[in-house]
Amino acid sequence: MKRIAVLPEGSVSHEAIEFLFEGEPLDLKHFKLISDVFRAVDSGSVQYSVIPIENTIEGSVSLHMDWLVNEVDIPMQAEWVYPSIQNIIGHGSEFLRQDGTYDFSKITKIMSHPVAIPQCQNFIRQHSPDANLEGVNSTAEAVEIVKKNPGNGWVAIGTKLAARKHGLDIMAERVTDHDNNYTRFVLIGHEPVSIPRKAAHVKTSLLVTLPEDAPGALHQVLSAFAWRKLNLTRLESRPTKKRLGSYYFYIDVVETVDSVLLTAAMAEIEALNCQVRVLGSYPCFTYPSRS
Ligand SMILES: O=C(O)C(=O)Cc1ccccc1
Repeated sequence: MKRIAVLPEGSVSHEAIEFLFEGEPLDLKHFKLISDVFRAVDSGSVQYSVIPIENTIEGSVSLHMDWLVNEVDIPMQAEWVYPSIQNIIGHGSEFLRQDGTYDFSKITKIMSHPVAIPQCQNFIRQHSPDANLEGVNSTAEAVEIVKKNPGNGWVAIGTKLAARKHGLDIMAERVTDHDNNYTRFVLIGHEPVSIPRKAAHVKTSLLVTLPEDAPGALHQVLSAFAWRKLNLTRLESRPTKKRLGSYYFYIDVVETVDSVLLTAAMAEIEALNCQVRVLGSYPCFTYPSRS
């Protein structure tokens, strides 16, 4: 049975890993902090860890991408996309009107994961513009804190799974600004993983560092992919944190790392005095589109 580290029960990450393995029995080890989820693989206590890395509305989860580069050296072994369906969860009785509807203006605090809150700006602005917003370690933790603190007007943004687990009311469903709100997850670990699904394609994630003060270097790097017709699905700069204005480039290529074309492209880029680090080469799984 696969032993996998993931954020707490009822988190979006928890739902996402269950979806990926389609109900295959898993030995899930839940952690409150994403840093512990990252570290669990290297401690040997699990084979894999579930990491959210990008969201439709918010873009890259920069903190997690930076962790993958700076704090651990654990390859990506799979990527998949899962819908982030967020709900307003709380002690409904605190907000009930006579007619049985909820008075969301009575909400004093909205808690959730820092990536989840910005996904629900329209609801917050329209219904609870004066509520305090508080980021916590996961959507599931937010639901647990609200459960333990009745009578304050607090609500959480989280999953129905978390609401059921903690016996709270789902006061408003699907409150994300856009209905097609998805999160990209990666499974990190030191060994390839077998997944009971048909992969949509393969991908190789690279971290490219340009030589200092080399005008046109980025253009040359991109040319190494372009003229080989290698399809790039991501090009993102992130600070190296060494000095202001110093960046890494995350590049995702729809190709296996050992292919002739990608091997040649990486050799060409290294010949330009760039550093190329492979963050992983792995199968990618999509979420079945609602027909
Ligand atoms: O906090 C959670 O439930 C997570 O799994 C992190 C997260 C938060 C928001 C969208 C996707 C993943």
